[in-house]
Amino acid sequence: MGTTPVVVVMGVSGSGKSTVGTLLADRLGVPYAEGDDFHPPANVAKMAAGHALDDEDRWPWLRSIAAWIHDHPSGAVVTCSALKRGYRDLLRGAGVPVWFLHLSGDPELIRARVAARTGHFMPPELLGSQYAALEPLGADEPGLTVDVAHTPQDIVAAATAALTPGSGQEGAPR
Ligand SMILES: Nc1ncnc2c1ncn2[C@@H]1O[C@H](COP(=O)(O)OP(=O)(O)OP(=O)(O)O)[C@@H](O)[C@H]1O
Ligand SMILES: O=C(O)[C@H](O)[C@@H](O)[C@H](O)[C@H](O)CO
Repeated sequence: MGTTPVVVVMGVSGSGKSTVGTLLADRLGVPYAEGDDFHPPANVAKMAAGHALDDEDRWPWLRSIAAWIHDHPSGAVVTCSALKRGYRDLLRGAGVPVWFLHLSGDPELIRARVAARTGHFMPPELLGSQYAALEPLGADEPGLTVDVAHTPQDIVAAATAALTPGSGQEGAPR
């Protein structure tokens, strides 16, 4: 069992999960997976059509991500919105230490980034439903919340520092 947990980069659509996740995986030298790649086509079609996913849509998707986490006991990075506490509890049930990096920020800032983005299936109109579902990290959940006003590089530096043994933030609940 490796000492590096599986880092779940979480947050609403457009918060920067893919941008930060790829940089962080490279910095940590661990495998990376894009949570959106685990969605069944029906989920993607539903969101692209402007409809928010519900729990019934998300549980199978979350279970497939949890299976990937289980297969990476030496550490990895995976992006997953993981909006609700119950979703994160499922991911933590994978039998491998999990650590959450919540990319949090001003809705208008994130909305502007989503609107400026091209070629992505998620319409900006769904951001409201993402915030409505979002439950921030609890004090008992292992992880760190970082404001997305910072650069991706600074966010990766903060996460890497927090994951450094002895920092007091690595892996253990805060
Ligand atoms: N810290 C940042 N500062 C400035 N721009 C950022 C930052 N993080 C991400 N971006 C930009 O914001 C947009 C959304 O980023 P990204 O696609 O990584 O978000 P995401 O959370 O993975 O989105 P989704 O969940 O919809 O896939 C992109 O155009 C990206 O370049
Ligand atoms: O939980 C959800 O509603 C979904 O995972 C969304 O967050 C999108 O898949 C992702 O953000 C891409 O836009």
